[in-house]
Amino acid sequence: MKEALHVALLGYGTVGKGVYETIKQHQGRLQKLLGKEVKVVAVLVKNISKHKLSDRSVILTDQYKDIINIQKLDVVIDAIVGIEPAYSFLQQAINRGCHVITANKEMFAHHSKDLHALAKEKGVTVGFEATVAGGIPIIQTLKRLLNANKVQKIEGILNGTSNFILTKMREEKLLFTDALSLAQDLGYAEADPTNDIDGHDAFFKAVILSEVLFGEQPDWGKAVRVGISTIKSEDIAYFQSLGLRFKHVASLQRTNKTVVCTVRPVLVSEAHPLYQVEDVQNAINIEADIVGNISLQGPGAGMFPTASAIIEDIIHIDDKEYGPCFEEESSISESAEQLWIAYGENALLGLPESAEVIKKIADYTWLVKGDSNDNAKFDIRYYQLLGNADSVKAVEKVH
Ligand SMILES: NC(=O)C1=CN([C@@H]2O[C@H](COP(=O)(O)OP(=O)(O)OC[C@H]3O[C@@H](n4cnc5c(N)ncnc54)[C@H](OP(=O)(O)O)[C@@H]3O)[C@@H](O)[C@H]2O)C=CC1
Ligand SMILES: N[C@@H](CC=O)C(=O)O
Repeated sequence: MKEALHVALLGYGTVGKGVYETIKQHQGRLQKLLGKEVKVVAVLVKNISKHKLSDRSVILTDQYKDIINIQKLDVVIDAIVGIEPAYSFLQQAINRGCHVITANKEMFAHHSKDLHALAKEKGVTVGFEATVAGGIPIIQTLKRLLNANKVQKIEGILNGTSNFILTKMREEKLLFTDALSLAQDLGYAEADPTNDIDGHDAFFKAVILSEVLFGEQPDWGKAVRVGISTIKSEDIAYFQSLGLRFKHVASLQRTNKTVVCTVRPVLVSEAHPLYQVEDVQNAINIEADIVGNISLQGPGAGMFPTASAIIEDIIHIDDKEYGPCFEEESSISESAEQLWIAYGENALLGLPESAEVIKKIADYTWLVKGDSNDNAKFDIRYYQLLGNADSVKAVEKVH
């Protein structure tokens, strides 16, 4: 058998532990696939007194120099938190000729271009399947399966914590704070959960998808990013009575000028595929020109789904890199008019001039047609509607 693949793990929290355990438990399968043993040789943590490894031959350290100076090292896996020191650690790893794999979307959304360029120069690869949608193999699918297609639009639930909280608030009537605590206990939430509930995490994932699909990022300053923290329990119950569910949806569309990115809560009717996507599940709908529509759904966060994505990257570590699927100029026009639900006593004040009120649904709720790019005038009381407007129930009495 060939010499083992020597792996160092940065971080031993939810994701790091999941990767460590999965490599141990599925060693036989990995050996068959790679033709060699996958050996974790070292683990980096912040607070060493909190941790103990079952295998005493594995180096446990809080000093990166102990990792980067290991003589035989093939792969460095980043499962730590934040932009720095993760970015510098991976730069050093690539510079010494290691492949790198990351789950750290915040760091990768900021530095993917630099890391890819450096890796190309040094002849190593960068795996980042775990940065988007947890266990769903979305990056592999886009990079390897959709090369012949031009992806026109992508829309999905990309934050497991937000979807989990919205589901628990609706189904079990949990308070926002209790649902968030549960998501933290289950290892779904980020170390700083404001990244989840204010939409940053889903935005970082959308940025990474945009790079893969279009070879460029959306303009961070122009993107719409709204989280779920302002959604009230009463609003969730009210819209449920109209047959609608809140979902936190990220959408990316390449127009002939730019990449339009929105990340925000929307209302979804039963006819739409995202309506049934519940708990920690993520889902992504891809509109491509040859194949048509494809939907992928799966667990969007948690120990083993994320470990699965990282293990997939280990298996493909020697594969050649693929370029963006969509390098040439697009002929797709600006996004079309969309349907919105305007809600609240003064909901109709401040509607864009072009907006057309189609139907009164209830005392303080209207169905409105308009252009989502006129976002300045929309505040959080206007929700985009996904799915069939005819299925929205009209209720007699509101509040
Ligand atoms: N949880 C999930 O479902 C998913 C998480 N991710 C991403 O994976 C990464 C890890 O997430 P998760 O495992 O949940 O986070 P945790 O908070 O559970 O674990 C983070 C680990 O990183 C270590 N760490 C943090 N900062 C440093 C540092 N500066 N130097 C050395 N070690 C450090 C911590 O050490 P110590 O234990 O000593 O504090 C801890 O072991 C994040 O970037 C996250 O965004 C991606 C997909 C899903
Ligand atoms: N906090 C993230 C973890 C996975 O990326 C989420 O909830 O989606």
